[in-house]
Amino acid sequence: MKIAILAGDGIGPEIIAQAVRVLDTLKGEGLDIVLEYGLIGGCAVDATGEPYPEMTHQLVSHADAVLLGAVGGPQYDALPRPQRPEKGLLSIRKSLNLFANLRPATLYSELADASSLKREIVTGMDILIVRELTGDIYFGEPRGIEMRDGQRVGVNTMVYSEAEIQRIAHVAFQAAQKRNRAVCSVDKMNVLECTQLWRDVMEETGKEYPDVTLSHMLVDNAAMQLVRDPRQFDVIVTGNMFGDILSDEASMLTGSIGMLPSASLDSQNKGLYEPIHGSAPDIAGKNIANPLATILSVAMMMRYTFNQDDVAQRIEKAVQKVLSDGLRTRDIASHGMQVLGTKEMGDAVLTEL
Ligand SMILES: NC(=O)c1ccc[n+]([C@@H]2O[C@H](COP(=O)([O-])OP(=O)(O)OC[C@H]3O[C@@H](n4cnc5c(N)ncnc54)[C@H](O)[C@@H]3O)[C@@H](O)[C@H]2O)c1
Ligand SMILES: CC(C)[C@H](C(=O)O)[C@@H](O)C(=O)O
Ligand SMILES: [Mg+2]
Repeated sequence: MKIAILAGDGIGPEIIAQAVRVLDTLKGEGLDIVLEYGLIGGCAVDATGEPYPEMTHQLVSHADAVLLGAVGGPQYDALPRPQRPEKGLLSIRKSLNLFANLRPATLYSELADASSLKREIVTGMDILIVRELTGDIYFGEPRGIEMRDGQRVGVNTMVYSEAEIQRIAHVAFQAAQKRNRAVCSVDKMNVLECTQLWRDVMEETGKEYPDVTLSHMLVDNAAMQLVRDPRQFDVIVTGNMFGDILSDEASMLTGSIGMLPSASLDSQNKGLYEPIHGSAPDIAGKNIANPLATILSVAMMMRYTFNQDDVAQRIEKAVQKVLSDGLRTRDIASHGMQVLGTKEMGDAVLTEL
């Protein structure tokens, strides 16, 4: 298992350090794990002038899987767009063809009181958000800020080809077959032609999966339904931008954005694994950040890229045990609970593992 580690910026190095301890433990038990380190994002800009240097591209191209922390920070916000840390993230996703982003928003029952919704509304919530990751308005052309009629005009373009929609549809339907057999496709077909095509292709592809129920929802309603009754959803499939927004929203229903892992997969399940949150500059370097989303991303890596479901389950069970022992980082602590730092949470998970 050749794994490229890209810690990135802000809290990236802190949360990655705890996930690497998990990998080291598995290695110590005999798993054939080789870790190789590289730069991405702002730290890569500082070292090389580019957010996704060729060296990093070579490293990840020869790795079986990538574990990434987070990129970005206010010190980079004024950089020209090609040098921004976020561009590094978009480049790695695009260059490895990681079109399928799986973001499981599952509530650990121990965290029902940390959820931003009432316990009785979230108990049992288990949603898989399947976000298309290499298309949409994120990558569509034309784009830019240009002069038109003497004023600046900002332009981005929402584009999806039917092939792009089909391949993410298959991922969603096949995931649903292993879960509760329901896919809700989220779009904005009442306004956007691009998402009319999205809906049409979802319907067509859905015919190949008669055992899965397909429904459709407009994205504004979906944002509302997520906080009204999240348990109505099994698999949500949606485009790049809607998926970005809805997954941050869904994360708070599980207690914190620090709880949501993700897998970004190509058609061979080569994958990049990362928490869904960002570099959290407001808490960086303070040993406050929740490392569980990153540790749970290692579990997803074991499941999807390395077919080690038993190892994945052990990591998830270790996290569950830590939570049921009442151990919490600040973001998921309810009133009166003892609060652990990032490293101490890592210690607790390792002990259980
Ligand atoms: N995948 C990524 O690398 C990624 C994702 C999102 C944002 N970003 C970048 O990160 C920077 C900051 O963005 P933002 O502030 O909008 O989003 P963010 O996700 O970094 O932080 C949002 C809020 O959530 C908190 N938070 C995030 N992760 C946490 C964790 N593990 N434990 C506890 N609290 C946590 C932060 O403290 C902050 O209050 C920006 O430069 C943005 O572009 C990167
Ligand atoms: C940092 C940014 C480019 C990224 C995205 O929008 O995809 C992030 O928000 C995420 O959710 O991974
Ligand atoms: Mg996001």
